[in-house]
Amino acid sequence: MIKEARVYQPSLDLEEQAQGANISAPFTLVEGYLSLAQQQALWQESMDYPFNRPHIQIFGKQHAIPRSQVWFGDKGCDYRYSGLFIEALPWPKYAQRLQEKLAREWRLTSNGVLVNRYQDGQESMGWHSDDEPEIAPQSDIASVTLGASRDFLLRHKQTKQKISLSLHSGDLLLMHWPMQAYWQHCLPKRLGVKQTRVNYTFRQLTPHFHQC
Ligand SMILES: O=C(O)CCC(=O)C(=O)O
Ligand SMILES: [Fe+2]
Repeated sequence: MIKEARVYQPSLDLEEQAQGANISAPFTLVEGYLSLAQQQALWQESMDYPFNRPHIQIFGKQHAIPRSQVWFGDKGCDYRYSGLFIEALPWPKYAQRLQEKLAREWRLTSNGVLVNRYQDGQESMGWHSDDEPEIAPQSDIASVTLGASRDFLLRHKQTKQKISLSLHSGDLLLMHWPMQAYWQHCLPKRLGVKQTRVNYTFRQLTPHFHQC
């Protein structure tokens, strides 16, 4: 069944912001953005991605990240992430088609995509903001979900206000600038989830940031 796209766009209420209360996060959630056929083509393609599970340093100790990932992008769009240097692999066909669709329909400019694969609900991503210096100033980030439904949490850095979203296969979450400056997000463990989820986050990097 193809769900009709439903769009949630919380408005920014400046008076509420001034009072520091109940601040709306600048995001747009488009449920059912991808058709079933588009989801299936991407899912099939993702089976051949060269996912890996790098180790990162946390408080001086090496840990494998609790998910696997791969980074695709234009030439020169390499990414430094939690102390790792990730060179961009060339765009796969359907990931690139999705990049073009986002550019056409949402004017979302991106030159790279981080793909995260969560085997089941044991795998997760901790609280963070996508605020690495190579991310182009004032750019939006688009997140597309395939496979298992998972909760996605947002937390305001100062007020600690939390917003919980449930992301389903085919959904698009646009994280608008300046969300990364004021909010963190995470994908918590959900032990009841037995299915795999694959997530694409399309980003705009400053090209050759690490070469100059
Ligand atoms: O899997 C998700 O929905 C979150 C991914 C994410 O936050 C990231 O790649 O930075
Ligand atoms: Fe993120």
